[in-house]
Amino acid sequence: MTATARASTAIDTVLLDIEGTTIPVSFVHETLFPYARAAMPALLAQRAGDPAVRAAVADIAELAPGVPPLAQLNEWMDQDAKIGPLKALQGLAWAEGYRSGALQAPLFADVLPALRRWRAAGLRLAVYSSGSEAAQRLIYGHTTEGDAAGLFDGFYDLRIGGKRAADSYRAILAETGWTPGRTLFLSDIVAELDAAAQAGLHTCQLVRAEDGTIAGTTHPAAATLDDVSRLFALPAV
Ligand SMILES: CSCCC(=O)C(=O)COP(=O)(O)O
Ligand SMILES: [Mg+2]
Repeated sequence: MTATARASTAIDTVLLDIEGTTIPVSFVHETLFPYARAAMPALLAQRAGDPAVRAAVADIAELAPGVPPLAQLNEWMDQDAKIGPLKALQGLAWAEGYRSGALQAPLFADVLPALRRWRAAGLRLAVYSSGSEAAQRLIYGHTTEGDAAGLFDGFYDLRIGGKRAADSYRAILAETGWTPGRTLFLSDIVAELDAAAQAGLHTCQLVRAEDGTIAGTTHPAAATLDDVSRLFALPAV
C-alpha cells in the first residue's frame, strides 16, 4: 500500500463515510447520540407495535437472550457499538428530531460544493456508514444547507457488513458492479481504509482539523474534499 495517490487513475465512483468525513464527529457524538439515548425509552414503550421497532427488539433478543432491550441498548450505546438493531432504533429516534426541526446536520464547509461539482461532472456518489440507510437519508436530507440526499446514488449500511472488513467492500462491489480500480473510498478511520484497500478500492483519509483526526501513514491524506480533488484529479474549483 502507498500513501501517494495515483492521480492519473480515472475515478468514476466516490464512496463516502459520514462521521469525521463529511460531518463533524462532534455532531454525531454530542447531538445525535444523546438525542437517541434520551428518546429510546419512549420509543420502545410507545411504539412497541411498530413493525420496525418489533423487528429491532426481536434482533436484540436473538443477540442478547434474556437481557431487557433497553438495558442492552444502553450498553451498546455506552460502547458505541456498530450493531444493526441499535442503528435501526437510533434512526427511528432521529426521524422525529429531523421532522420537528430539532436536528439539522452541519456538513463541513467544503463538502456540498465538492459533491455538487463531482456529481455535475458525472461521478457516481454513494454513502457507506454504520448508521442505518434510513438514518443516512435523513442526515443528508436535513442539513443546515438543505436537502443533499439526492446527490447520492446509493446508501450502504451494516446490512452489507462492518466497515472494517474487506468483505463488506467486496459485497458492495458485487452488488453494484462498480470497478474497484475506479472507486475511491473516503474515511477518517484507517482501519476502514485498510479494509477498502484490501478489496482493491482507492482510498484517502480525511484528516479533519476540527475533529483532531490523527493522520495515518499508509493512505493518501486530505484535509478537505478539495484536497481529495487535487490528489485524485477529480473536478476541482
Ligand atoms: C447516519 S449518521 C450516524 C452515524 C452513526 O450512527 C455512526 O455510528 C457513525 O458511523 P460511521 O460509520 O459514519 O462512522
Ligand atoms: Mg468516520
